[in-house]
Amino acid sequence: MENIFTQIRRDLHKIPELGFQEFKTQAYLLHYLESLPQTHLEIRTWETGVFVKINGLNPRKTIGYRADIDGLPIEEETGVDYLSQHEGRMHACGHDFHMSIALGLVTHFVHHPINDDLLFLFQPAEEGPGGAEPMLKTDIMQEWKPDMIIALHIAPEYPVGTIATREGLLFANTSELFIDLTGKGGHAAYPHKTNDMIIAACSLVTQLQSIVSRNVDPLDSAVVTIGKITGGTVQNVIAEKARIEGTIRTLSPESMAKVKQRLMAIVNGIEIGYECKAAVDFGAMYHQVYNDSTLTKEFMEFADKTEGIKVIECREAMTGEDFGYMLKEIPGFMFWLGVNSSFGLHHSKLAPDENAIGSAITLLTKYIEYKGN
Ligand SMILES: CC(=O)N[C@@H](CCC[C@H](N)C(=O)O)C(=O)O
Repeated sequence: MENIFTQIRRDLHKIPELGFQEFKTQAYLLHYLESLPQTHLEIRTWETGVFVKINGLNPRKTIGYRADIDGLPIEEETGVDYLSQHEGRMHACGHDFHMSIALGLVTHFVHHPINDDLLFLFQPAEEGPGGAEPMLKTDIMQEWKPDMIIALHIAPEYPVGTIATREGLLFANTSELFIDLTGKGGHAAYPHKTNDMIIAACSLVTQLQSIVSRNVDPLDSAVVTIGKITGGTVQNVIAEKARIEGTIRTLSPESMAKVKQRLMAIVNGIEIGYECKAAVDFGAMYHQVYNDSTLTKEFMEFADKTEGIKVIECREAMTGEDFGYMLKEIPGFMFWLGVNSSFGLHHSKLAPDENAIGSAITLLTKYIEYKGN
């Protein structure tokens, strides 16, 4: 059984697609799901996502399980023989693992239904712009709304067999960040007749670094990362435009508000100092991932008693996850699944150990049977 899901992971690894463009991925998932016995199964699509309900034998509640399905705009450099076939796209955040584990669970439970109903969500666009919140608002979700919900994320830093999570806050609040600067371009030899947006962008990026170090409470962590700068046209033309793209992470909503307020003040200073216009767009925001205490504690205790599993109570992480929106409405939890890769998440050489797939399917099958029978 495990080998099937390793093969499925490899198939999905070859076809990474960006948020809300997961057409081949959705077709692959549907093709597989339609090949299963349909007696207990109901399948519905939403955008590029899929809802799968497995009707229980004597349902009292519904247990939800969410897997995200999108890839990242990264050129893969792993050298594996099932390399991404999509140029500049890679499953560098493990969503191929997340999907294959979810399919492993669906496969088990269509053959061995439990008393309670199960709802699996194959959710688009976790990396952006965010599929969880709109998926939650669909009529399908309102009709099939689970009473509890579970999700996992691969963790390259832990060995296979490790489960890491915590009660309460697990992942940060996030906000994307896009700033467009417009000045006056011109000849490289006449800087005094221009307003150079390369200089303005460099100064802005440097000044943004003072927000975390000087404006945020050091005991309430925050991150401001600029991942991309673009600007200019050619080496001997002073740039009229520059664009900065990044992300803000904070452990508290209060710090998010503070970071944004300070950022706007710094941007206003750049407009004055560099005689330019700045347009700020905060893009998609994700609600923090906050684990239900009772369910998380119970799962950690259950996992700890499972052969081959080691449970770690981890610290909060500054990663973001739109699963936070689901946990805001439905009690549940998210956990890290050890996959032992020397290259981390969002790295072009991320190489998770596929033994984690079978290990996760076995643990979650037992846990869902325990909760739903
Ligand atoms: C688990 C993980 O890596 N999630 C992403 C979520 C990205 C949210 C959004 N696009 C942003 O950049 O703020 C992460 O980068 O943490």
